[in-house]
Amino acid sequence: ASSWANVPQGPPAILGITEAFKADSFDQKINLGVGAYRDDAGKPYVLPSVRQAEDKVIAQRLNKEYAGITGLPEFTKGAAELAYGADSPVLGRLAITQSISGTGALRIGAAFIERFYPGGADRPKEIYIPTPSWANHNAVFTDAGLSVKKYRYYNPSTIGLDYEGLLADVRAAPAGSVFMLHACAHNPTGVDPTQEQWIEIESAIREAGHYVFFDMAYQGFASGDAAKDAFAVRYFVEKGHQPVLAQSFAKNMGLYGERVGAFSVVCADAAEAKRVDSQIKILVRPMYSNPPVHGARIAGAILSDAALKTQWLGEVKDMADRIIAMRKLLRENLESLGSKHDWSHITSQIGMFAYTGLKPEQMDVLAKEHSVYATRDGRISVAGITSGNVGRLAESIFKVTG
Ligand SMILES: Cc1[nH+]cc(COP(=O)(O)O)c(CN[C@@H](CCC(=O)O)C(=O)O)c1O
Repeated sequence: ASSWANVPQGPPAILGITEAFKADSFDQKINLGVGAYRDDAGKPYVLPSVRQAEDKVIAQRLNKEYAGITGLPEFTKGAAELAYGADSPVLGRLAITQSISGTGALRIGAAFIERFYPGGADRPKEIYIPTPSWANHNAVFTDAGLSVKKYRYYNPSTIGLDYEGLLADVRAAPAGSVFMLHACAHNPTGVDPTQEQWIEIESAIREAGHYVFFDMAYQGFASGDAAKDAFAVRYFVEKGHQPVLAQSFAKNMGLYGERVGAFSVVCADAAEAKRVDSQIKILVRPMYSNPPVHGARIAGAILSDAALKTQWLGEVKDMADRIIAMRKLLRENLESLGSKHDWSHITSQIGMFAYTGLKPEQMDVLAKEHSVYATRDGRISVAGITSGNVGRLAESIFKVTG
């Protein structure tokens, strides 16, 4: 018999929505599934600054030699400055490596915590993640040998933040627990703490002596302002935390398939950063040895050139602004259709996703009867909304919800 005779059929991943969408022949079908930006024509968008940087890179006719284990220094320097601030004092005590996009950064972080997080041999290697969180977080951490705990985050009745529940769970967790925080544009809810709430969350985490793992997959893409979107990361660092950070350039640079990301550890001093860097190399070497260079060369060319970086940040703001405009349009269409529901969460939420509050069964009806495709948790990728399809989308949601 085959060695793999006992391999069971697994459930489809999040990208299963795309398959169902592709199979639908209706010419006005709408895909609100995968978290990838689309322009107002519903097409994937390659940022002009990325095209220009790519042309510059290609014109250099560079060789194809291996990068170092921790990737291209020009890129990681730029990624660190973007996240922590170009004049941040932590840049001198930071260990940073390029990663296979955000997922790879999360995986390196999980492996690093599994191997080195203090607390002795008997301490359970665990991490607290929000409820709900990105669909892949659970598997990334469990596959790295961490057990995943949950903290309250979303309140279905207000379709907003369960602020009291979050604080209660932070305070209840054993001292020194690892907490995963979405830095901005929470996936899947689009519900972010206000700056005032972040300030309170920080003091609760500091008082409990917890450790923070930031996942920042949408910097600049949430509010349109990269510094604003990094508020939580920079505030926690300012208050003395030494977090680890996973960065993705999939969305804010549109480098999805180039797999550009970074993983960094804020250390106590340069000597500690050197030791941590050596251990990150020991972790990465047997994982994939060294990262792909093309995407990082593009990102590095943008981040190291003042003019290109400014142009890029303007393009990120344009993407964020289009998403914000579509949120407004969807809400206005629903209201003008006479919907009795409160749709204010559609415009108060931020980033790629809106958590509509629709039930899984209603999401199934949207797909089957209205050719509107999105995940069953009621999450829609706002980037899939265009001025051309927002009317039909609102009608479909109105027919399903009344
Ligand atoms: C919070 C978060 N963290 C990390 C990632 C990893 O992205 P990457 O840099 O490509 O490895 C994503 C992508 N999540 C969207 C993209 C599709 C996917 O799930 O993958 C999504 O939820 O649609 C996130 O939403």
